[in-house]
Amino acid sequence: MKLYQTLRNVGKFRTVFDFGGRDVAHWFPGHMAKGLKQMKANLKSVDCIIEIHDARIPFSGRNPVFQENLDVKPHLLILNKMDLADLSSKQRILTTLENNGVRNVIFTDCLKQRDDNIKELVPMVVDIIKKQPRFNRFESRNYCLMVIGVPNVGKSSLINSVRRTHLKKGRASRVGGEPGITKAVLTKIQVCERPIMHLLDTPGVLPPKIESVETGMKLALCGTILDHLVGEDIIADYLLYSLNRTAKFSYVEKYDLQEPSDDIQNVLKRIAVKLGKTQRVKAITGLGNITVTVPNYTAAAYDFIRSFRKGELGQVMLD
Ligand SMILES: Nc1nc2c(ncn2[C@@H]2O[C@H](COP(=O)(O)OP(=O)(O)OP(=O)(O)O)[C@@H](O)[C@H]2O)c(=O)[nH]1
Repeated sequence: MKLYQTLRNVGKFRTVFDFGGRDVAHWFPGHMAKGLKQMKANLKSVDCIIEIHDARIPFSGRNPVFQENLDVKPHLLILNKMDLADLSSKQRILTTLENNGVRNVIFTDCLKQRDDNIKELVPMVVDIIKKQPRFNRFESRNYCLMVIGVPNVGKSSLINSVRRTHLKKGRASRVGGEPGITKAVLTKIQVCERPIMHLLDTPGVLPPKIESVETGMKLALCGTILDHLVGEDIIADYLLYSLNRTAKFSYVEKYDLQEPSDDIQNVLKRIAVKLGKTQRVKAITGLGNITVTVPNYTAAAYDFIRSFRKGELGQVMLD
């Protein structure tokens, strides 16, 4: 999108999103309390907590329960999927996190075959651990890390990347595109030989209470909640709102729109037509039954969301 087109659209879009009185309570499955309990029970043998979160939402949706329950240990925050995030305000992010007591942060892209930041991880973790007493494990030369995070942020992918980089071995942890794929609780996986380092993979745990509907929507947009629990239509609308708000207009060219629009029905209609996602349905009129072609809004919404998650609508920052 050209700059003049961007400027032409200033002031044209929604500045707040209407959530229509939605309640986030039913978006979150109950099995997650069990995961957290098992994680707490295993903490004794853990030297460092590796918390992974989505780089597009560095502040929203990080599970406060982790902090309350797991805060006793050295901690490293990994902001993953950096390839999908607009990191032009990286320094602001780091400063805000530091003001909230999060000092050890790295950004990663686990899909990249060689990510230099992943190489940094082992030495950084050793350094963090060495700075703090290891309590009852001070004699042990092996390191045990626990990987935590909300669903679908890339915990398994990170473990596989670290193994690839530090152990030259392939995949050990199953990766999936749907939230909640890591069902087996606390699998212990070796990721490094020198020093010997193991990671405990954990199931994705969402906060039992989301601070606001907007935070819930950001989590949904990043794929951490099953789409149908929230609704593809509202996720698509929130996506459109977010793209316009941050002046990320590449959807206009991708879907052959004439200009940016803040009207989700209009955008979905264009997407449906462009992708040939239309349906022929019977309509009863005063003149008898006729067949009309209508856009498949749900299919269009699904494509819009999926394109965003694959990075095809550009890099964004939702916080
Ligand atoms: N673009 C991008 N996608 C990633 C990255 N890391 C992981 N993914 C994708 O994100 C999805 C989830 O990855 P997983 O590694 O299964 O995530 P998880 O946190 O273990 O998921 P749960 O088991 O649901 O808790 C998969 O489709 C991965 O391919 C990354 O750095 N960039």
